[in-house]
Order: sequence, then C-alpha cells, then structure tokens
Amino acid sequence: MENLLELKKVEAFVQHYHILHDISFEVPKGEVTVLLGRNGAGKTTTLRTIMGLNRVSEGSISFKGESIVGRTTFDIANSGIGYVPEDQGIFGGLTVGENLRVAMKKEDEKTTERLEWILELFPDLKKFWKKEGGQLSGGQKQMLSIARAYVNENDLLLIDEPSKGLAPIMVDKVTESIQQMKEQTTIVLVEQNFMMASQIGTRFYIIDDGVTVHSGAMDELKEDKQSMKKYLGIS
Ligand SMILES: Nc1ncnc2c1ncn2[C@@H]1O[C@H](COP(=O)(O)OP(=O)(O)OP(=O)(O)O)[C@@H](O)[C@H]1O
Repeated sequence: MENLLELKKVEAFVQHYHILHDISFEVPKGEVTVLLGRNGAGKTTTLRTIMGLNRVSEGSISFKGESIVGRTTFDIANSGIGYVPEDQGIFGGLTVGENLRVAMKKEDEKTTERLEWILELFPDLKKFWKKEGGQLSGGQKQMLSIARAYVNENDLLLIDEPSKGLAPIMVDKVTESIQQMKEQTTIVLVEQNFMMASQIGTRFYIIDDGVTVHSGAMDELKEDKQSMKKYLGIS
C-alpha cells in the first residue's frame, strides 16, 4: 500500500533541547496509524515536528512523496495536512460558527458538504453555533477542534490525544466520530487511552524517549502483554 507520510530517522529539537532521537514510521493511505508511549515520550513533539513547528536536525519527513522538512507550517498545512492539537487550538472569544469559518481554507461546495457532514456527526456544534468557544464543555471543544481540521479537504489528519480530559461518554462519542472519519481520510492518532486507540487503530508505533522502539498491527499488541507492560506500563 502507498505511504502517504514517511518519517526516517528523524531527530528534532524543541528550542535547544534534543527531544527526538530516532523516529521512523510509515503511514499508509486509508489507515489509522497510532502513536503510543508514556507521558513525555515525544508523541506530541513528533506531530509538531511533522507540522514544521520544531527544527529537524537529521532524517527525512516526506508527505505524498515530497520532503516537507524546512517548509513553513502554513505551507505544510496547505499541502493537505490537518492538525488537531492537544490544546485544541480553538478561539475562546469566537462563536462555534466563527471558529469554523476562520478555519476554512475555501468556501466552495465541497467544503460546505464536509461542514454539513461534520455537523451531522456532531449535532452539538449546530445546537451551539452561536455560543463562544470558551463557553463550551471539554467534549464540545474537542468536537469543534476536530471539525475545524476536518472541514478542509485534507489528505491526512494528525489528531493529538482527543480523549484527554473527557468523560467516558464523550470518549465514546469521539471514538465513534473518528471511526466514521477514517472511512474518508488517513489519520495519525496520538492516544494514551489504549481502549480507544485499539478500537480505531490499524497499525501502532511505540515511542520511548524520542525513539520509535516497537511497531506492528494494533490487533497483535492487545495480545502482547510483555510489550504493553514494558513500553506502556499497562498490565
Ligand atoms: N517547550 C519545551 N521545552 C523543553 N522541553 C520540552 C518542551 N516541550 C516538550 N518538552 C519535553 O519533550 C519531551 C517530549 O514531550 P512530548 O509532549 O512530546 O511528550 P508526549 O509523548 O506527547 O507526552 P504527553 O502525553 O505527556 O503529552 C518531554 O520530556 C518534555 O518535557
């Protein structure tokens, strides 16, 4: 299968700290690739590095067969990568509608269709269309953040810990929504909630101290008690 995104031996710095030491993974088109690892392992840094927010000192990152190292974040986003950051990145002082409008790269028919689709998936966003982003619940903010990335015609979505801080019922809702989205787009998902990751993911990579140390099919990891304990602290 064709790889949409490929990282090879990536080393990267956050300010002057060397955080990523050897990150390599492949993201096949049409799949959900999950990045797992303990707190502070380097998962968020990996997504931010793909988006051009950290300096790459070694290795390569290619998207649709072209290197994206050294490009601006604006350029990388425009080449077809949507990013749902861990802090959700929504504007607290803008309404739900305004948040979506400013996120839209185009206002064409396809974008309108995608907006309608996502509003059906997240009816709360329609219901609270005029409510300010800052007044939404945690789950609603997460939905808005995902919708802001989804509304554009991206080839790839990077989603950072969508379950973080959500009540179990909201985690189920977000899981269900990503399951529906994966029918339409390729996804890289960072997730600490193993149940959620295992329901959605196709393949996994484990990051430990800035290094990709293990990978395989998500279904196999569930049975691999030794790796779960060693790398994720799950027994
Ligand atoms: N701005 C920064 N300055 C210094 N160190 C940083 C900065 N941002 C991240 N780090 C360090 O980089 C390492 C990787 O952090 P990162 O956020 O990528 O981990 P993570 O795997 O996403 O964990 P979490 O699930 O806790 O977000 C951590 O040791 C963290 O302390």
